[in-house]
Amino acid sequence: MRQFFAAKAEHPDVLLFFRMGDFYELFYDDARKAARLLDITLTQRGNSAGQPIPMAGVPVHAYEGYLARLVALGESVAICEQIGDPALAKGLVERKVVRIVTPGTVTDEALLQDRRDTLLMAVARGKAGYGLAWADLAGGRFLVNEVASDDMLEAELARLDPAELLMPDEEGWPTALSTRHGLRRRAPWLFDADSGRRQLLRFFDLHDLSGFGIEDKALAIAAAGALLGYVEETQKQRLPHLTAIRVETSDGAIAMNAATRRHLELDTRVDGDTRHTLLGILDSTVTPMGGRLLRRWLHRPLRDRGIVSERHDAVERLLDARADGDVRDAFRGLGDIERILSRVALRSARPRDLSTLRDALQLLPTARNALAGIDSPRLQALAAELGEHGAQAAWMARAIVQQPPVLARDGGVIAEGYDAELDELRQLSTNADQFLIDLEARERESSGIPTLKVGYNRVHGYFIEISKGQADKAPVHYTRRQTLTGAERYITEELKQFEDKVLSARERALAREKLLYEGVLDELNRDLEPLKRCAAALSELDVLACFAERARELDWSRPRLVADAVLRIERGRHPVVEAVRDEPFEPNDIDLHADRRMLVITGPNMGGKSTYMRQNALIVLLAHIGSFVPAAKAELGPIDRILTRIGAGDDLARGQSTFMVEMSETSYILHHATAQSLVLMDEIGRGTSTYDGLALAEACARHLATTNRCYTLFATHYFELTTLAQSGSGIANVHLDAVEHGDALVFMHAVKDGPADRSFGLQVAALAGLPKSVVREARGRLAELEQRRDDPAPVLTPQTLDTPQQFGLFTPSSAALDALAAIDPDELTPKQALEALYRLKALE
Ligand SMILES: Nc1ncnc2c1ncn2[C@@H]1O[C@H](COP(=O)(O)OP(=O)(O)OP(=O)(O)O)[C@@H](O)[C@H]1O
Repeated sequence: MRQFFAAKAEHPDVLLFFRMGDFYELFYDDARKAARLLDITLTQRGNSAGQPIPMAGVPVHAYEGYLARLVALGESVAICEQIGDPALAKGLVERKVVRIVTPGTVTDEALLQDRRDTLLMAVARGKAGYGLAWADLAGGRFLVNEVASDDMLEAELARLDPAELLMPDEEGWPTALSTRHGLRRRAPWLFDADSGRRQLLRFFDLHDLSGFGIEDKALAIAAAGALLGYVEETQKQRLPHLTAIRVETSDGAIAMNAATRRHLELDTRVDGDTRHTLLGILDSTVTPMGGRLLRRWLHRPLRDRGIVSERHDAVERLLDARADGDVRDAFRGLGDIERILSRVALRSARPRDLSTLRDALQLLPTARNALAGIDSPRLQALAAELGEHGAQAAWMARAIVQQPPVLARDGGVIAEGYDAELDELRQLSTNADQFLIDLEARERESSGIPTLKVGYNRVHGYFIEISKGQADKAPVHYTRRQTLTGAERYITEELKQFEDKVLSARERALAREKLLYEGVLDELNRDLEPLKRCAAALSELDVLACFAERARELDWSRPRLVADAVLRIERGRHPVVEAVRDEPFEPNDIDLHADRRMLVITGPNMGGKSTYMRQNALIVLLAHIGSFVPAAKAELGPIDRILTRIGAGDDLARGQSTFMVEMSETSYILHHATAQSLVLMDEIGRGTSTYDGLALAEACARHLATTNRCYTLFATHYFELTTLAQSGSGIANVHLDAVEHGDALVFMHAVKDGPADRSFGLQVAALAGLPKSVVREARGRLAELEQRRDDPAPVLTPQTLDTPQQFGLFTPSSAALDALAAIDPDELTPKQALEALYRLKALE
């Protein structure tokens, strides 16, 4: 317990896995917490100050699964190991914390999701905004950025979604940050720019930071320093695979805030589903590293049209040459080279990592052949980046057995013929079998006992076994080793010598193998940079081939990026709705330009307004990551942001009501949209009373059209807004339609010019199964309301807007009108109809 308390005192904030033989034990509060989180038994052990000590444990052979669950829950774990051999230790075996596993620093394959980056991030704060640094230790990436506002900070957090976030332990942080999962507050002085700079110089062994282009970014440096400090503290080892810092600025990308990412359902839907999302449809990459790169691209569409066009070119050429299939076939057995190389650098690579790497290097010529002769600068650059690793592949093929075991511990990883000494030691233990057969035959003959056997067990080693009945015939030079119920076991001098030789040969072979294994890692580490570049090129090729495959499979076309301010899409489709629907998807056009910047979209519920708006945003997004798009033709001018305001529930975590969320998102859009922004507004104003909502919706629409002058798609149920479209305003009406076929309602899903003429709200409600009586009553009310509206048409003037009255919803109606409303002509017989007429007449 003294050892435990000492280790715990050094790691008070994390769970301590304290190694005791075949278990990692947890004590006191750690035990209670682990028992709760892992659903394992809470027991007791011994006493401390008269009280039993709470304890819980996990078996060492299965600890990775438990660790993975804790890490996924945002917990960190310090692993305290027994140092040295308990058999040799005098008294207590020494124990030491050898590493701290934290959610953002894990690199073990079992603790990572293979198609999602696991990031550790640090945030520093200053007068000019925030500095951000994030590292992907499993992939060997280290990046920084500086942002000026809380909004931008939140957007970056939504984009990167770090598993662990380090921030100074101070007051006054935006709630989006301080309520995050995996948050770790650290002493504020750890986020100091000067010591950060010193830390970076020491870590990268440099004299100045100008090579990284971050010399003038004090906040980014402060964050990066804090991050490195934490990594060194927890990993307790060198990190040779972090070789540089890259700056990833916000203005290089099309900005999307957290709400936009959520609304567009890029990789997760509100209900948590990930399959029916843009990424779910788009990701046909064959390697996990390609999948991760694609997810990164999807969250960071680029504004640099040069890079994006090069990607479009590459996809087009792959399609023309029908080479994507070959590339993808070649990549199928590739594995996750990027993460394997990180484990090589961290010296935690397992035997199967090495065999996968070897096989990947052997595949490179096939990949290069598939790309040969394709006229695309990007593809050729990537082919060159793959590099020449033939000699390495051949050398690894000699070094590693074809199918190595999972763990290096028991040997059998290094191939025969690679090292003469190892071969000789192995020979000794293999020849042992023949020696034992010979020995058994000899001893049977000399002793005259035909049932005599030679055997081995782990505790007693080699022995000669004679059954009880024959034991008195045992020769005198046999020394008794063990007595069993039916037999006696002996050892002889010859057998003892043999045992020493064989066992020591085994041990020496294992030790030799360990040394050779380390040598293999050394050798690979010498060449790490080119290998990492090769892995990066493989990932990108995988994504480009995926774009080509998707384009062919889903009939997508190459978008044209143009310099004019236009957004012109012909026969565009929503990729996810199209994939999910059984019936054909109705393609729709859009044409926005300087004189037509806003579409007011009206039409029935379920008509397809949201689908239409989102499909246009998704097409713009896809085009800017380098993908083809679900449209016959797309011509897109420069875009700087995609901003959306689409219905969502309350944000209870932040204590905001539905309407409050709606208004803060709208406010963000009005403050940020520029003439190059694409804005989607879905039914704003519906979260409050009719007139307030209408007034707000109209004012926002006007602001967007005249002040922001952005490309706006504005879906609304307020028909009043259709009057905004006048010549010269830059606003146009489009609508979606439905037609009634008896009781059925058929949605056309086609976008047409002009405003809708009715909304079909009641028909949709009936379709949704609202009780007939309710629909009937609503129909009556509607007729009444429409009549009132038709009489003195409500004009949108400040005076009428201030009137609390809402379309006479609360004005009393006559008894005759009530009775009329209750009548459903379709359900009356002619006789009942006549009776109803008399009743009505009587009420007059
Ligand atoms: N172009 C289309 N082709 C085929 N089906 C479509 C199309 N657009 C939409 N749909 C189908 O119609 C359904 C409703 O569409 P959507 O949610 O866009 O309607 P909406 O007009 O926004 O409705 P509400 O006003 O109630 O929000 C979609 O889930 C989809 O199945």
